[in-house]
Amino acid sequence: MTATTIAFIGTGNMSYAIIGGMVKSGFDPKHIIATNRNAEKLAKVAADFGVNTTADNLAAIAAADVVVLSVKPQMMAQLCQSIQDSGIDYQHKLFISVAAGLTVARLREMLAHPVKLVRCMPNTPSLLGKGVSGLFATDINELERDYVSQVFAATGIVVWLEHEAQINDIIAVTGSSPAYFFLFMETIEAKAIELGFSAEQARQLVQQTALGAAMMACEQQQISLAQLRANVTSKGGTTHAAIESYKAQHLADLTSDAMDACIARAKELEQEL
Ligand SMILES: NC(=O)C1=CN([C@@H]2O[C@H](COP(=O)(O)OP(=O)(O)OC[C@H]3O[C@@H](n4cnc5c(N)ncnc54)[C@H](OP(=O)(O)O)[C@@H]3O)[C@@H](O)[C@H]2O)C=CC1
Ligand SMILES: O=C(O)[C@@H]1CCC=N1
Repeated sequence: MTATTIAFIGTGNMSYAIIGGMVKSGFDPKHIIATNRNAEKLAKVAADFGVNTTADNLAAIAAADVVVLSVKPQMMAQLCQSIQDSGIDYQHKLFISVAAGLTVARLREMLAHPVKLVRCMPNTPSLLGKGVSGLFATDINELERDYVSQVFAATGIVVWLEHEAQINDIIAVTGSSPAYFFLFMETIEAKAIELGFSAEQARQLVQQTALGAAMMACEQQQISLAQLRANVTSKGGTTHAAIESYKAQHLADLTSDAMDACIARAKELEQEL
């Protein structure tokens, strides 16, 4: 698709998903380098997607035009210090950080240079091309913006954000939220097992229902989510009883509080790191 070489530094859950999305959508694995300190994880990403792998971050960065910083936020200072100390001429490379809670200003401080930097908040469904990536950058040119858009469009929907603070909001809405859906699915699965379905049946029943509901929402966008819910809810029927139980237990408030907690933690990380 493009001859730009991109290196993913710290290829764990998130970068594995992005790389998977890229390769499945046609990016040439020869132009992708994945690093990790864990040999097993590297072997898996090489076997699954045919990308180049190395345990040597600095060699990968030296060989790349674009560097995706993908370690946990708490590991970032150490990684950036090693880049600073390396003697690599990295000042003109394009950096992309997927870390929560690290601002452009803080990352530039860590790298000790005003490097070109994009903040990205992806999510793990990127692996299937069903991801959402919130992107923010201040000073990249059109070609760089197009390249970054292409990379993340290969993994799903791309939303360029106007303000950096919106990165924290999109973490709550899309970055972390696959976990909310999984938690909800887990609770239905557990109850199904309690009701006597086998573990295998329970998993199948819940995943198929979640998939069906998500596909109905995607394919009938002219119908509001509230209407799709109403279509399941017969007057005086069983769903109504379930929904009223959720309402009585303030599901909307619980969700709003959880999302506020997510945003608050992102802001806290900005102060801590
Ligand atoms: N997971 C998600 O859904 C999302 C994550 N993010 C962001 O993505 C980043 C990564 O998260 P995630 O993928 O979940 O984390 P992981 O821990 O799965 O991935 C990071 C990987 O980097 C390795 N690593 C750590 N330090 C180094 C180093 N110096 N050199 C080479 N490899 C290193 C870790 O090794 P080891 O296994 O030994 O620890 C780990 O395998 C975070 O900053 C997070 O905020 C953003 C959006 C969504
Ligand atoms: O939990 C986290 O901090 C990261 C960011 C969004 C999803 N996972």
